[in-house]
Amino acid sequence: MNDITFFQRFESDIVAGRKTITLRDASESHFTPGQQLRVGRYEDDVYFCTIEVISVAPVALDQLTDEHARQENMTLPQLKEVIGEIYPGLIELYAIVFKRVATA
Ligand SMILES: CC(=O)Nc1ccn([C@@H]2O[C@H](CO)[C@@H](O)[C@H]2O)c(=O)n1
Repeated sequence: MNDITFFQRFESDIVAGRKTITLRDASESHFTPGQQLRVGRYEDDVYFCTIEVISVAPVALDQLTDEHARQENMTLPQLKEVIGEIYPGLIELYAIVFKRVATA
């Protein structure tokens, strides 16, 4: 059983440590620092690594910076486009910063 899922297209960036943040809606804002999460792929729920939560903080869409984008391994325009596709119309996001602690 996994605790959080990511779209499969992000798996390689997460495993390589190039993606160290995720922006989620309120339904996934309950994670706490120090918690270790089993990570699966959204499409098939196959486990691919374990991450440790470093921090969880609210951030509005218009407060996103180049630093958030860098932590996503994207540019800021790319990141805003991705968020608009996943969460159409959502303004209030939660930034979950994490580090990978184990690989499948
Ligand atoms: C079911 C569900 O919501 N799954 C999600 C949601 C978000 N994300 C990623 O977080 C960042 C900002 O949203 C981007 O890198 C997104 O691709 C993801 O991989 N999978």
